[in-house]
Amino acid sequence: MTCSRNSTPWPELEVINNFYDAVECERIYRCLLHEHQWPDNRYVVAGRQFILPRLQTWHADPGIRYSYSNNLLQTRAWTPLLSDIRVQVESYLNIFFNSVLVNLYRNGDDYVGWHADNEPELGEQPFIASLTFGAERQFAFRHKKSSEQGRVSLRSGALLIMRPNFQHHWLHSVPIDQNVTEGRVNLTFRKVIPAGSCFLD
Ligand SMILES: O=C(O)CCC(=O)C(=O)O
Ligand SMILES: [Fe+2]
Repeated sequence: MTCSRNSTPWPELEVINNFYDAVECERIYRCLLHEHQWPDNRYVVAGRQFILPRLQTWHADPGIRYSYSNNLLQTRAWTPLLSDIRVQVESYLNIFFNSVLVNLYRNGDDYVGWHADNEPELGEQPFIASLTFGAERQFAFRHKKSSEQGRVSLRSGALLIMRPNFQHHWLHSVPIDQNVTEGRVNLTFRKVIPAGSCFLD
């Protein structure tokens, strides 16, 4: 991997462009797009139907459970590709993850709304590593208290690091972008504290 670490003006965020080169990105993107088992994006909670504006899967080590926006995600096993990527991200960062949320934005109409990844299962210091494959999209963020806001462009192969304070102070989103016609797959590696443990690390 020949990538360089680029800081952003925001100390809680770091973008590492070319964590994967163009050839690797194409291989990984194609594989995720065509070989990954994408579920339906309609789901029912308490008798009401919701439509997720993207497709999503969740993969974790045995025994790891996670609710995202109050929905308990169905846990899948790691695929060989996701495991390989996990090892590469872990060895680069020297940080260990036990789960990954995989999002497919089929085109620029798919999005994720404003949120912070601060669920209690992530502990008090949630460190998230996020990889982009496919179309470039904007990653927007806004401060929870002040009016400050920012954006970074996430290109295919970029690794975005969200340090723990990012979730404490900012909300983030990937907005609709009608100029984008291609798909994008995003992987967010997370460390979920197993149920029954305390949040000390
Ligand atoms: O697609 C992205 O870059 C961000 C996804 C995200 O925020 C999430 O899955 O929590
Ligand atoms: Fe997020």
